[in-house]
Amino acid sequence: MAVCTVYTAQSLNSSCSISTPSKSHLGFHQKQVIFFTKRSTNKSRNTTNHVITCSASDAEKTVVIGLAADSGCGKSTFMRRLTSVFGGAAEPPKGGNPDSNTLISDMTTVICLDDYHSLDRTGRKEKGVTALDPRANDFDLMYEQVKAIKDGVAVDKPIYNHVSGLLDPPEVIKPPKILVIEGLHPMYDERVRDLLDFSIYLDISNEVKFAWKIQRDMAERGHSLESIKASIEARKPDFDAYIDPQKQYADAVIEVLPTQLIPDDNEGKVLRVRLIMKEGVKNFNPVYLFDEGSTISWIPCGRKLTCSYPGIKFTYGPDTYFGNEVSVLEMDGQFDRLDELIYVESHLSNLSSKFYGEVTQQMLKHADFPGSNNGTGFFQTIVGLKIRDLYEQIVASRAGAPVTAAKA
Ligand SMILES: Nc1ncnc2c1ncn2[C@@H]1O[C@H](COP(=O)(O)OP(=O)(O)OP(=O)(O)O)[C@@H](O)[C@H]1O
Ligand SMILES: O=C(CO)[C@H](O)[C@H](O)COP(=O)(O)O
Repeated sequence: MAVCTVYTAQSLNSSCSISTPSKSHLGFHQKQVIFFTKRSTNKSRNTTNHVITCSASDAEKTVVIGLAADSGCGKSTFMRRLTSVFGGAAEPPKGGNPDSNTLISDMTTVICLDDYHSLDRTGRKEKGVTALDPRANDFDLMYEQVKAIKDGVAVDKPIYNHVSGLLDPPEVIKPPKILVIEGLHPMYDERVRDLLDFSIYLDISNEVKFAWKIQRDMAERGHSLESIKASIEARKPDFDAYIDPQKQYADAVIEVLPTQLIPDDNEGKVLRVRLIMKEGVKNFNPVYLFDEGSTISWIPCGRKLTCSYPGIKFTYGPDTYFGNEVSVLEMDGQFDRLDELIYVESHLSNLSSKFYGEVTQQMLKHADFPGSNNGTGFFQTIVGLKIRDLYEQIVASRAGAPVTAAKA
């Protein structure tokens, strides 16, 4: 049974306990507190201002998903694919800060963990730390607020403003059905990690990251090649120390590497993408190709799939990853015609699609998103379907579960 901590104090019921508040900075949102307090009425009354700890119903608990990656590695693109699987467009909070990093749709709220930077741009410069350094981030607040949301309590979350480099006044985040926490450190702090119902790491190899960053930062942000190189180099030690190790905790990793189909390729346009899926994760059954647990190599090009040079190759099989048993589905190469993807989709199982061809339909719908012609978009879409399935399984199991006794 979940426990939430509420900062106010006019009413208590028998499933609540009371203590003196020690952390009044945690930013629980007052309106939600009042709402919550009303719901948890009213067997006895208490008039002093203390922390009230109440039991929230498991059925109402928000499902929390973590998405980790370095900056510029496709998190936003992945989020757009994910929210589309749930059927709604994601938008910034209405009438709020125009520089908010939050995206809200009917089912999901995506918060960016950059909002938990404890040092603004100037502060980091003065202290000589990067944003990747844990000392530039407030993990206590991140933990308390993600936990509160998971327990059904709205919070006043800070905003890191990427335009000004400053910390802006907070915005209210109400508990959604699904909360996605995306950013540099969703799996860094053990307490936050333990709140996640599912975690994903986007592992973009240095060569590919460099190509994407150049494409975006030169074309869209007017940065010079030298400054992009310098920024990647400056971040690398902290990336290796604090961001990259999180992949060992991920339930699914999307690894993006240069192709092996073109000898000595240095263009970085054709990609080899691996979907690494942990075995034994609750509510998550890895996708497989042809025969679960076998080792398969498949070149689908021919009569049913148009492939220009260098073609497409799929592999699938069991493996180990940081000591964990995993299944790995790999795609090297790119699609010429997205509508023919149905041929590949029909040979995959455990996709958690709701109808035949749903993956292909999603890919066609977002054909203009980066990565739609290769394994990045394909596997992001599949992970989106798996998250929807995980959510539905959690909700179904809660609905069928006996009501647990309240914990004081
Ligand atoms: N699958 C992909 N294939 C090719 N390019 C991609 C892919 N995903 C992302 N990119 C490139 O990387 C850029 C950054 O993508 P996106 O905005 O999704 O990343 P991000 O992790 O959210 O970045 P940031 O954290 O800096 O906001 C895109 O503009 C695009 O140029
Ligand atoms: O790694 C990052 C995550 O997005 C950013 O660099 C970090 O948030 C700092 O932002 P800015 O460069 O806008 O000050």
